[in-house]
Amino acid sequence: MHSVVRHARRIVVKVGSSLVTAEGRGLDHAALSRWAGQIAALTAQGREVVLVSSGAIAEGIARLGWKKRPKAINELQAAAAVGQMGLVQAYESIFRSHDLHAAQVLLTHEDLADRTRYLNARITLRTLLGLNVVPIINENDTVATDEIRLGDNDTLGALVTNLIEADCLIILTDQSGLYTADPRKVPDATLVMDAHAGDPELERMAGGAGSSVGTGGMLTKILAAKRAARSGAHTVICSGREENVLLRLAAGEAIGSQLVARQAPLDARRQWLADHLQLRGSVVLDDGAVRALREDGKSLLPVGVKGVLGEFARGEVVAVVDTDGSEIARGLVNYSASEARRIAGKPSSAIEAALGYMDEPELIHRDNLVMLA
Ligand SMILES: Nc1ncnc2c1ncn2[C@@H]1O[C@H](COP(=O)(O)OP(=O)(O)O)[C@@H](O)[C@H]1O
Ligand SMILES: N[C@@H](CCC(=O)OP(=O)(O)O)C(=O)O
Repeated sequence: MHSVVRHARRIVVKVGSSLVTAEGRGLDHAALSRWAGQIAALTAQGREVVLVSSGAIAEGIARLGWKKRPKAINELQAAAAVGQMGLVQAYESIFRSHDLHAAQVLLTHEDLADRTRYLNARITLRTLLGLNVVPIINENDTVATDEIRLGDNDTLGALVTNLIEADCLIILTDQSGLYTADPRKVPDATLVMDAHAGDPELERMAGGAGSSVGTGGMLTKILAAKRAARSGAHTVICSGREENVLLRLAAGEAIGSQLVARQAPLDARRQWLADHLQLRGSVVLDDGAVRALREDGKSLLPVGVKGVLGEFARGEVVAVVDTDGSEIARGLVNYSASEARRIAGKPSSAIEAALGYMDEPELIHRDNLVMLA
């Protein structure tokens, strides 16, 4: 089997905290040089590469001389602000030695949830790539409160992959890939060499958070692969310590775990809807409405809504759930939560009498709806 990276023109590479900082002992400059050197070679082959690099917090902790990772958010944010300096300084000087410019891009969930900012981020990244600059992306940890946090850079890597419609996402970590169980705990676990991104069996194999400095563990990588597959991107999870790993993958060698995308890519607007991590509310459908959406591709009418949860305004993204509470779709609502409560279960012809006006007959129009299950 050839590597899914072989024909990739646009690639997102994510390196985790455990690798960048050699388990918390400060930045591993030699390792950074090796990856950056390979990225420079990939750009010389005419490929576009975006680097999502973790390590700000771990490097900040090392620079501040702290013995262990603090629990307080403000201390973690302070550490990130200190460590991010070291991270970009290191990459900037290494890329410069390869005659390449690097650019720092710090994002939060809120930036990607807002359609205008999302489109701005996309155009900026595309412009940077067009200028042969290597964007280096991290979460904007110093401003991110719980509500706007992405949480981990595996998720950020997948969101960026979808944002720029990359062909593949390469997640470099401290293990050789996904094993059938956590190799730290189950020594005879075996490497999964190829699988279908989104296969629920993979989620079972990946336990909780892994190393002491990383945040996500393997589960967030598997979910990232599932997310990236929605835009048609394949994911490789492999060891960042493997010699020339990026170049060998690009030459077609299958290394680590290849998680292949099999579904047809969502269009860009539905992709953006699907990539929202936090939603303000949800609407609960009766079984007939679930069937109308799923099987007949219909818009969501108020008549099929049994309940409205949370508070949201017109134009916000809400979850569409079945009676078991499983999210089957999500979309942009035409009515606020309080309006939706007043028209739930009613035919569209009764909207005007209930609200005093009618904007649209649908609660969520089909064009603003993405099916998830
Ligand atoms: N099924 C699995 N296969 C491989 N690693 C796993 C698995 N389940 C849990 N892990 C753990 O996930 C860790 C990698 O996650 P993490 O420390 O967050 O890395 P990173 O900093 O690269 O994001 C591994 O060191 C490993 O202990
Ligand atoms: N933004 C954080 C990264 C957090 C993170 O997701 O780390 P990891 O699980 O190692 O990819 C930092 O730079 O420290």
